[in-house]
Amino acid sequence: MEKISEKYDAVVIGAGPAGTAAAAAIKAQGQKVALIEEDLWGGTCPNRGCDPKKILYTAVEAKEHAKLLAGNGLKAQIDIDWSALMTNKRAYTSGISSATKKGMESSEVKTYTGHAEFVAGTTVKVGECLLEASNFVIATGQRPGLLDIPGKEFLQTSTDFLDLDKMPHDLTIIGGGYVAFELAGIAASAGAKVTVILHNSRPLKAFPQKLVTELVQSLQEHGVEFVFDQDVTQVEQIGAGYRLSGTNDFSKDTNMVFAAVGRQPNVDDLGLTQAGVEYSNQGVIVDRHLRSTAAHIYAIGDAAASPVPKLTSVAGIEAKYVAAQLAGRDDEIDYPKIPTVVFSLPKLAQVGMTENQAQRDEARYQTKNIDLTGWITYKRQHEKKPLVQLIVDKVSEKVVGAACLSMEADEMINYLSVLIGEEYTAKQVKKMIWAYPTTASDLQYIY
Ligand SMILES: Cc1cc2nc3c(=O)[nH]c(=O)nc-3n(C[C@H](O)[C@H](O)[C@H](O)COP(=O)(O)OP(=O)(O)OC[C@H]3O[C@@H](n4cnc5c(N)ncnc54)[C@H](O)[C@@H]3O)c2cc1C
Ligand SMILES: NC(=O)c1ccc[n+]([C@@H]2O[C@H](COP(=O)([O-])OP(=O)(O)OC[C@H]3O[C@@H](n4cnc5c(N)ncnc54)[C@H](O)[C@@H]3O)[C@@H](O)[C@H]2O)c1
Repeated sequence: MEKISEKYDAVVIGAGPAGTAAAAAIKAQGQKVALIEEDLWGGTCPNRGCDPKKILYTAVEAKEHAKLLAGNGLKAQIDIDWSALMTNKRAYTSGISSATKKGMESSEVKTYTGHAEFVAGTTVKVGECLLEASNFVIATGQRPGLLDIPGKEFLQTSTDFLDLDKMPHDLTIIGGGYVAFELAGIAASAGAKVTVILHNSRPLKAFPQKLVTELVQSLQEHGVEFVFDQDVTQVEQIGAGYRLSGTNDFSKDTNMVFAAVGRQPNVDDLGLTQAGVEYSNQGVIVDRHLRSTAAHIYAIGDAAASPVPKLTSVAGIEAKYVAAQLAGRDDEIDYPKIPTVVFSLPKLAQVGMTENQAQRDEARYQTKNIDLTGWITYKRQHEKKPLVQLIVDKVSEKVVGAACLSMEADEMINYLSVLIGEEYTAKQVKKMIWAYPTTASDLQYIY
């Protein structure tokens, strides 16, 4: 029989980066809080997202640097041992769930394992327990989206890729976003013959066209084949592999197929209607306070339909913001500049105003593309085509947006994020001293 287990000030659903950060912050301000997780504690990012991806990518990055220096002073041939790399990755991920749960418990957050579902506006059911609270935080994240086509059961996802025992000889990725470009780089570097199939001709559409075109070319030089403007309409199992078919008599045989066509919020089996919470296919509908249509129920991280990129850094900011709301603050959320990186070959990064946004007001914003090929930072590494794009506000003369394409793009975008966020002028940047020669010391010449 179900029973009211306890009453809480707040119940947080989902123990990913958003939920764990929210629960810890709510507890730290003296409130009684419960956290519910149905699968791996820690959520997507450390178990099947950013962190395992970055562990695999670290080997890819080392190989790429060595490849560029081969014949330029470096002799050793470096190659990826996928099975050892996977053991290395699992050594990290295998302890995450229990360590995260233990960490929450030692912070005196009450933990529950199981699927959470609202049964009323102030009650959530998990297993045999009914939890009552004054406030709820939905932090249930997203799951990989699949294509609704015959043979969809043969499609694998980023979760499967990040735990592959063996890299197949030939693999195909459907999609053209972050996941497709990151997995393509890792698989190609690990020796697979990779094909990326996209239903349109504009991959990574939030990033500048020029930089994306260069990235596509770079991946092609790494052996990745791109098929644009191609719908895949069926997957069939043929022997140990698969046959993809599509419009215009398209047909391709491959060892494995991965869908990387976006992610879907985990909001459909949460009993949201019973709680008066509205949602769309973007997630829980929230206002500028991250409040849902039921004022005492908030949504944060990937599960919220907030107008920002779905990233771990964003989940953390939203978690701390909601905890502060529960402690009585009532200001609207004010997001800082959000840098983002596609860890491909090379890396593509962006922050602030985008080229697409700047083009809507060309009288005010100037787009500057700077080729860094001859600069010592990149020349010493023999990088093929490092680029930086700056968006300059002609009125204030400040840089308001930036994008970078290079193996240094992840570090560069963080520096640019601070300079843009703090609204530094070119004059101020030129006065700064950075250790030379480093990625940062190029900033005074870029500005
Ligand atoms: C392959 C991949 C690579 C990525 N790389 C990066 C990167 O490099 N940098 C970056 O910033 N972001 C990256 N991301 C995105 C990042 O992982 C997410 O933005 C982040 O995990 C969102 O955190 P979250 O807590 O909102 O959701 P999640 O991490 O998805 O956590 C939600 C949790 O809620 C649980 N849950 C769901 N429903 C229920 C329920 N009803 N009851 C109980 N529990 C429930 C889930 O099991 C899950 O553990 C990547 C994502 C993927 C898939
Ligand atoms: N480095 C990072 O920060 C990182 C890495 C991976 C994932 N993520 C997060 O996860 C999210 C999901 O990544 P994603 O790559 O799955 O999604 P995405 O939204 O970035 O890209 C989806 C791609 O699939 C294409 N697509 C959609 N429907 C299709 C169809 N029917 N056939 C073929 N292509 C189709 C889209 O045109 C788009 O190119 C990202 O938006 C990001 O928030 C972040």
